[in-house]
Parts: sequence; structure tokens; C-alpha cells
Amino acid sequence: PQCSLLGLWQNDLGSEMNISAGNNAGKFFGTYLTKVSATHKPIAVSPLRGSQQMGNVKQPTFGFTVTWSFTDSTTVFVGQCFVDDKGKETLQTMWLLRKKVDSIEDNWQATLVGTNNFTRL
Ligand SMILES: O=C(O)CCCC[C@@H]1SC[C@H]2[C@@H]1NC(=O)N2C(=O)OCc1ccccc1
Repeated sequence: PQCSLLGLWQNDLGSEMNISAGNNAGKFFGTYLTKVSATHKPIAVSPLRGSQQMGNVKQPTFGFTVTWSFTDSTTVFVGQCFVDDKGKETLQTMWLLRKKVDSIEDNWQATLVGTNNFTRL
């Protein structure tokens, strides 16, 4: 079974992602609800947009951007969808979180990196 990104996913932090629509050019969009915060702002659902490799790719690679609705940060995820021999899908991803800093002197400390594995909810 080909890995389709469409649907509800949860990652190892408990964050939830809903890929609600995609087109046959590989573009998709959806929403992201993070469950972790280093800020004191209330967490809210945020939009995501991305694209994935299409064609007869069984385990496509993809990337997407989350433009956070409750902070001035942006996160980009990149990864690949894998299907095990029982048909169970996982998304293995890494992300770069760019937080907004007040001055270029702080630019050096503005990007965090992380890994996330998603399974279907
Ligand atoms: O959920 C996942 O799967 C991956 C983790 C994504 C966390 C998101 S990135 C934007 C927002 C959320 N948590 C957080 O601290 N954010 C944020 O904007 O933090 C900015 C910040 C970071 C460190 C220190 C101060 C502010």
C-alpha cells in the first residue's frame, strides 16, 4: 500500500497533524496542533502547507512548513513515509524551528532542530 499523507497523524511528542487535502501535483495542506511549548502563549492550531514526491513512489519523501498561529516562529519538516510489512505507516521526520529573535546579534541562537516520528491516529 502506498503511503498517503492524507489523514490524522500523531507524533512522539503527542502533537497532532491533520493533512486534509492534496492535489495530484503532490501539494498538500492541513493543520498542526503542537503539544509542546517553550513559550507562555496558549497553544493554538496552526496551518501547514507542503509537497510530496508523486508518481509510483511507494514511500514518498515530503516537506512542509508550519506557520505558527500563536508565536512568530516557523517550522519546516522534512521526511519520508514508510510502510512496514503489516502495512503500518510511519512518517520519519526532522524539523528546523526558527524562532523570531529581536536582533541580528541573537540570530546565532534562533534555530532549533528536532526529530519526530508520526503514526496514524
Ligand atoms: O510539536 C512538534 O512536533 C515539534 C515541536 C514544535 C513546537 C512548536 S514550534 C512553535 C511553537 C511550538 N512550541 C514552541 O515552543 N514554539 C515556539 O514558537 O517556541 C519559540 C521558542 C523556542 C524556544 C525558546 C523560546 C521561544
